[in-house]
Amino acid sequence: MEAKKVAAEKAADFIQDGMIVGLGTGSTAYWAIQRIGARVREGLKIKAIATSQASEELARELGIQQLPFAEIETIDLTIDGADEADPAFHLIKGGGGALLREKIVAAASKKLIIVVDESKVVDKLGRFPLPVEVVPFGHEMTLRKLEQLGCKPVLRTAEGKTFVTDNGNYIADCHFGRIDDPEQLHTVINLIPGTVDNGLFIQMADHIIVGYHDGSVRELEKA
Ligand SMILES: O=C(CO)[C@H](O)[C@H](O)COP(=O)(O)O
Repeated sequence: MEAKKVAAEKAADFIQDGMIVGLGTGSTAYWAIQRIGARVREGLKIKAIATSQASEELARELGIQQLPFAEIETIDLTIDGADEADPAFHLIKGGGGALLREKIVAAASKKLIIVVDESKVVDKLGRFPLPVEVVPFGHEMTLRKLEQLGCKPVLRTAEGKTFVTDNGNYIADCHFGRIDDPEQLHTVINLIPGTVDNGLFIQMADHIIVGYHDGSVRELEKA
């Protein structure tokens, strides 16, 4: 049984009738959305908001009713993946390029459940390059400023072209190697003009569900 799938399916069991649910992005969130779709077909009544065009399309195909963000005041529960999670529940997200919408949806959620496989649980963040969303105008300068923070920024490409986010921006993948103070780094990156946001999610997760390759799951609670 796939580790990502068991974690995601476990998280989908937390959803109850009447909830407004945030749908994450990526290959783990995919399994959560599939399971939510199956529960909707069994009669679960929810409304959803997606964190990317890809997840929005998947939810539509599965018959999950979605709301425009303008009609939402609070999201009851969001289920999303992550690229790394540390013991303080700080995360790196944005491997799929959806970090900005994911952060907006997470910030509007009463509860954020993160679903990962065992490889994503780390003692220190930073082995996974930190995605930073930057506006196209002057992005070369923005990347140089990011480099001055001690990382190697690489402009993300896909199929030989510069990757463009759902918001029309670029992604700089910043290789830090090890992040000693995620909170401080989060602040200094976002102070650089041209930066829209970065993939550090500082203590936003309420619950982390880890899937293992033997099919077991472990639920981590915030200290
Ligand atoms: O932040 C994300 C997308 O922007 C994803 O949640 C993150 O990259 C994990 O992806 P996956 O579940 O495919 O490993």
